[in-house]
Amino acid sequence: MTFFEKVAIAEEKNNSHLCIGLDPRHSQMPQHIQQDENALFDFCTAIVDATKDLASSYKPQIAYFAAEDACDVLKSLITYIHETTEIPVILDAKRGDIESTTERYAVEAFEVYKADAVTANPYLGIDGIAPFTSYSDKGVFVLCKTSNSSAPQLQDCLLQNGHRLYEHVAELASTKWNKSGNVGLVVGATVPEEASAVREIVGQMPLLIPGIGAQGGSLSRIIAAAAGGGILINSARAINYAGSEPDFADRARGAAMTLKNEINETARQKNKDVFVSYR
Ligand SMILES: O=c1ccn([C@@H]2O[C@H](COP(=O)(O)O)[C@@H](O)[C@H]2O)c(=O)[nH]1
Repeated sequence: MTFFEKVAIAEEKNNSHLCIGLDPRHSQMPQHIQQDENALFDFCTAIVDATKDLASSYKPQIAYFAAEDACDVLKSLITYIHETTEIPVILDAKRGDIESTTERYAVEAFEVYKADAVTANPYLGIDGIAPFTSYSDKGVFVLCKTSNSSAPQLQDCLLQNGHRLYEHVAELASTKWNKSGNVGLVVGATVPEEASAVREIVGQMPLLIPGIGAQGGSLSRIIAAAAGGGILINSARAINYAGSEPDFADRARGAAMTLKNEINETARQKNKDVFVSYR
């Protein structure tokens, strides 16, 4: 089964377009978990256990594990998600390099960590993308228009062909780079106008959308802009740290449930398709 088929099944089963970010930081965890020998693993798996009927995907960001010298925990966490849920895992690694090195990154993401999808940096061109997309059952989300405030420094640059750089990335990623139909794009919830332009270019291609919650993106505006194709709305901190007491997983569940329902209600009001269409 392909990554997008897995997302479509999870979307339908859980009636959800919510991608739950798993970005554990030891110092931010509830006190009682911080003392735990397996703090990162126990924190993340408690959130997974509490939300596995609410998510259409999980997205661990590799930096949060690497920075705590816990790449083995990331591996165990992805194994745990595969063993206890049918929800696909997007490894947010934002990799990309010359082709021979990207091939190693692809092995890292798909064979070492066993992720179902990865985020990739388009800056090196097809050399930084093709080694990922050659795994045709895996998904590749190419960074297109990111949610951070300095993103325009490069992504909005006007090219000789009259397009912005992020529009050019959207064009390439939806055509030449998408031979196996396994490419999606990362577009920030903080930039609804640009998301609308991207949707125009890429048709129904799935968009991974971070920037809701802690980064302040408007759900209503981004759904209006990005609807008309698959959307995976990501939130990490607002769910991970919804509570700081022993009931933190229940609080995370509450935050995830609220966001999931808000996404569905907003999409219903806009009356537009937001399903990943690779069924
Ligand atoms: O444009 C981008 C691309 C990736 N991210 C990542 O998504 C999450 C967002 O976390 P929140 O806590 O919900 O703000 C995080 O892992 C980022 O590295 C992004 O924010 N924007």
